Order: sequence, then C-alpha cells, then structure tokens
Amino acid sequence: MISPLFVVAVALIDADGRVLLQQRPPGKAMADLWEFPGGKVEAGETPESALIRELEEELGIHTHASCLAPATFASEPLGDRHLLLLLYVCRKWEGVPHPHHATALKWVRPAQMYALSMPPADLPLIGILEALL
Ligand SMILES: Nc1nc2c([nH]c(=O)n2[C@@H]2O[C@H](COP(=O)(O)OP(=O)(O)OP(=O)(O)O)[C@@H](O)[C@H]2O)c(=O)[nH]1
Repeated sequence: MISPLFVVAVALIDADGRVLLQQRPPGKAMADLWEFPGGKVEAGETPESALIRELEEELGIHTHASCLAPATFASEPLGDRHLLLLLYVCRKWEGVPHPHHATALKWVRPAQMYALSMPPADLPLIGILEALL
C-alpha cells in the first residue's frame, strides 16, 4: 500500500495581496524550487500545530490556529509515497519573515508564480490562489 505523506503549507498574504514563497536550499530534494512555507505533519501534531511550528522554525514568525484558513489541497505521487499537501491562507502573523532554512524569500502575486520553478504538486494551486486572492 502507498503510504500518504501529509504536508501542510501556507500562502502568507501581505497587505498588497502578494504571497510569500521560499526557495529550497541546495543539497535537498527539489533544490532551488520555490515553495510555500511549511513541512511534514509529525506524529502527535494537528495540521495547524504543525504549520505554526514550521513557521516559527523556517521564518521566525508566529501565528495562531484561528488565523489559518484552509484553502485547498494537492495530491501528487512523491517517490514511493503519495503527497497530500494541505494549503492554508494566512493574513495575520507576528514578526518579520526571515529565511532561516531557505536560500531566499520572495513576495509574488499568484500570476507571477507561473514564471517560477515550483514543485509539480504546487502547479495546480496557482490558479486556485489567483481565483481566491
Ligand atoms: N513546504 C512545502 N513542501 C512542499 C511543497 N510542495 C511540495 O511538493 N512539497 C514537498 O513536501 C515535502 C515537505 O516536507 P519538508 O519540507 O519537511 O521536507 P524536506 O525534504 O524539505 O525536509 P526533511 O525531509 O529534511 O525534513 C517535501 O518533500 C517537499 O518537496 C510546498 O509548496 N511547500
């Protein structure tokens, strides 16, 4: 049986309607691709608590579960697993994002994402964000 890999990610949206993307570092799978901040849901975590932890670790910002609105999801084969990526949107957080793990951060409008290299699972999410924002 193929085991699902649960990943949570978020479109952080600024006052101008731009979304934060981060660039995966060299040496990792999918190096240099632009992705939404987030990561794997660990045992004992809810999707929201996993995302709050990832945002603190990756960007040094803090948010609350009540500020995380479920937006859509992606379903994509990933090696011998099957990725289920839950995408949230968030407009309220404390702190200024810094790339603690990523090579770089970039604020972009959804339409600009088509010109960036992103993981295959993320491509269907772009049109959904365009419609949402
Ligand atoms: N955070 C994030 N992960 C994504 C996105 N799209 C996508 O396919 N993924 C995949 O979902 C998984 C996220 O888990 P992760 O970030 O904790 O994994 P990782 O390989 O970077 O780190 P690790 O395995 O060393 O902990 C990775 O396999 C990543 O390639 C996305 O937009 N954001």
